[in-house]
Amino acid sequence: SAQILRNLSEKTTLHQQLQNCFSVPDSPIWMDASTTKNCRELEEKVGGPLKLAEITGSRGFERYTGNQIMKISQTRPSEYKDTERISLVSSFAASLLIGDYAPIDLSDGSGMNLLDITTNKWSPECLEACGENLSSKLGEPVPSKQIVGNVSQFLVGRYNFSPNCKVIAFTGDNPASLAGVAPKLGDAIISLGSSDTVFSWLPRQNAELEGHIFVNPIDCDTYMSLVCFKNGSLTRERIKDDCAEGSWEKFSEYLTKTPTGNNGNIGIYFDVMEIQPLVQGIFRFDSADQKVSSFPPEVEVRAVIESQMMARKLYMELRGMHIGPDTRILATGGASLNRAILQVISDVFGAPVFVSDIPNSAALGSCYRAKHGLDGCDFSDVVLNHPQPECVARPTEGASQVYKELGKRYRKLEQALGSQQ
Ligand SMILES: Nc1ncnc2c1ncn2[C@@H]1O[C@H](COP(=O)(O)OP(=O)(O)O)[C@@H](O)[C@H]1O
Ligand SMILES: O=C(CO)[C@@H](O)[C@H](O)COP(=O)(O)O
Repeated sequence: SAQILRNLSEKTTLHQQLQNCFSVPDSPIWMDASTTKNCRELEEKVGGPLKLAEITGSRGFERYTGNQIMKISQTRPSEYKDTERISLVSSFAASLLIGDYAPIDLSDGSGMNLLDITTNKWSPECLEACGENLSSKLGEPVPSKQIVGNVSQFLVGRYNFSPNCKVIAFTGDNPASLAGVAPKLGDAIISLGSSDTVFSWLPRQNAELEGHIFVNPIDCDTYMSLVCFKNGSLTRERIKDDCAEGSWEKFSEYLTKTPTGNNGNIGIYFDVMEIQPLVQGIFRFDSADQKVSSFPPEVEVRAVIESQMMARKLYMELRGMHIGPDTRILATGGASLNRAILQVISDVFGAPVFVSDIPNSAALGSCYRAKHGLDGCDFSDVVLNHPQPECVARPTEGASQVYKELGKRYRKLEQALGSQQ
């Protein structure tokens, strides 16, 4: 496959030339949750979940590449053996641009349960636990700002790229978003895309069982903390369709006209298996924590936003991120266009919410990173002209107290669901 990639003909498409190169045609994606057994095996082999978190920044997580690789090496040994190279989506996309195998960057590479985030090298124990000769299949990881090559002859010939065009290591959506919001230390970023992800810049690593620590894409001597939730916009969208006639305007109107705290009603909506907790299902409780089968539409709308945002805050705090009235919450992603949702975030977090003119922070961050890698200057110089985000919501008086109480109840209900499954 390396030879095919290096000798692409400009006369025909990538699809035609690469279609027989994949040892596993349908790779699992990040929503896969089928590797619990592999996660426990990896944790056990390195000395327990906290030890794995100390080495790689995370205890074993189902979607992480190391556990996915272990599953394939055990269940499809001949395909595993036949595999010349294992790429992340990010490094694969960069490989297509340079016409060669591009290395995995340290930041996206932190989401694999394989990288030692202190030495910035693959962890030998993790590699050994996940598959034979894994190191040679992965290649050496590189800092996220590294130039990985020039664009391929294929792109020059077929699409008129300049042969001098350089390619910087590709990274994941979340590290790119971190770069795109030009964060200050202490900012909490909440990305409201198909999934919801919360992250922040961390000066040092601390091992926890909740969430993840990644090598920082802007500065590989520091870190970023991250917690990802599968049930984000797609769940909100489903409730908008079921309860608000498919209209975000109606959804926002319901949100605005219902009281802070939803009269004590709590709904938990895990349409798909959540990451933390590992639970699937829809659960509704009245103010006395009694299960109920349905809510009126406007209560359902507020319930989904309140419970999602209480969970985002809870896990940020469990991950060691500090949130106080002085914290800037930087909201990005598709749902950050919705001011009614942002008001609930501000009320639940007890902190002001800011948005930028450019909601697509991952794309902007990739541009900033390209400049960072190419110019070799400090990241702070790259973002000198970054537009200041606008404050769009401040906590409503009295909301903090309401969510302090509701948050405690949410935590208990969620823990009970986790222990039942
Ligand atoms: N006005 C709105 N209110 C709430 N959510 C919205 C609104 N407009 C778009 N969205 C949500 O934004 C999501 C897309 O966000 P985006 O950041 O582009 O996602 P991704 O990058 O994960 O594909 C859609 O799933 C949609 O539900
Ligand atoms: O962090 C993760 C998964 O680890 C997610 O952010 C995914 O990388 C993709 O998210 P969507 O764009 O589908 O919301």
